[in-house]
Amino acid sequence: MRSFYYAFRGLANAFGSEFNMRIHVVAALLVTVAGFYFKIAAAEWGMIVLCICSVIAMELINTAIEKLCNHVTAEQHPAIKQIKDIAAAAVLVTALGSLVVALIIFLPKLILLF
Ligand SMILES: Nc1ncnc2c1ncn2[C@@H]1O[C@H](COP(=O)(O)OP(=O)(O)OP(=O)(O)O)[C@@H](O)[C@H]1O
Repeated sequence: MRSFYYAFRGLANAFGSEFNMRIHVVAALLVTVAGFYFKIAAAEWGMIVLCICSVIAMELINTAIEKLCNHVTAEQHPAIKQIKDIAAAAVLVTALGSLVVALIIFLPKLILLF
């Protein structure tokens, strides 16, 4: 039970301190509203939920790695740069994959509107 408390505290901490996390949440809310508006199918909801959770989970891991790096050293170091850039790339890959999924689901429905 306590580990749930610690995990939720970590979630609140990341949401409170990370600007990128707020962008992900806004994007997730917009996609959810679009999902209800277009009455997407259960399988499509499944893909959307998986994408939203993957991006937020990846951003949480990226935030944890960034904080660990900053704790290890305040100095500039090529290894820290490489580690931070690779962790950021993981978020980028997940976000781009999610964008493709959103386009596959919503683009045909959007085209039908016009
Ligand atoms: N200690 C460091 N040594 C070398 N490069 C770093 C270091 N910290 C960040 N960088 C690099 O600087 C660039 C900008 O990083 P970022 O936008 O994350 O800002 P930051 O201030 O360094 O990070 P933070 O979000 O932890 O404040 C990235 O390429 C990152 O890898």
